[in-house]
Amino acid sequence: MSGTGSAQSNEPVNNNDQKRADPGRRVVYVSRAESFSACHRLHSPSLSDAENKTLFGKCNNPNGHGHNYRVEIILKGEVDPVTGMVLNLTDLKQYMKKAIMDPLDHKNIDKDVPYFQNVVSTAENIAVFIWDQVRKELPNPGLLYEVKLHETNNNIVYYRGDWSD
Ligand SMILES: Nc1nc2c(c(=O)[nH]1)N=C([C@H](O)[C@H](O)COP(=O)(O)OP(=O)(O)OP(=O)(O)O)CN2
Ligand SMILES: [Zn+2]
Repeated sequence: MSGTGSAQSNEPVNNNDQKRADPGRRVVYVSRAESFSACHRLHSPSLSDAENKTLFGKCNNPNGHGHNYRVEIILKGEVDPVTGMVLNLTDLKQYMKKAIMDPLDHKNIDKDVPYFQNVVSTAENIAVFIWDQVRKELPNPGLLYEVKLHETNNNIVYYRGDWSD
């Protein structure tokens, strides 16, 4: 086993597991979770009523259905040597209130949130919406690493800002 960068070593290392002259700063992941309740209906305007029913089944119920969503916002950044923080979690709470809770909690996602007027309110699309919303609030949007959205206890999506090629 290499001595450099082993579990026992506290010495600064770079990605190639070699000693560096400049120790740099530790990069840490920080997260905060919130829960919100909302209703929606899975229905694509690009499909017929029959196709929607076949595709989405009970989730296409015309009067909608509800979820207790749980969302986790994960930041990745350097620990500031003065504050000891990547970002003050008390500030993140406020950003999440404005970006997530205010627009989504106790709302009909399809009818109350203009973004979903023509976008199907799947967990994937809600995670993307939350990503864009949170980035707008953060003083340094580059800190945002991942949005994790639990639509149910079993159904979970992740978004890390990726686009296809
Ligand atoms: N790729 C996706 N598939 C589905 C989504 C989604 O957002 N993305 N959403 C739904 C429904 O809205 C809903 O989440 C499904 O609910 P349900 O089947 O009840 O969820 P569970 O599997 O957790 O519940 P069970 O207890 O297992 O019935 C459908 N598909
Ligand atoms: Zn649903």
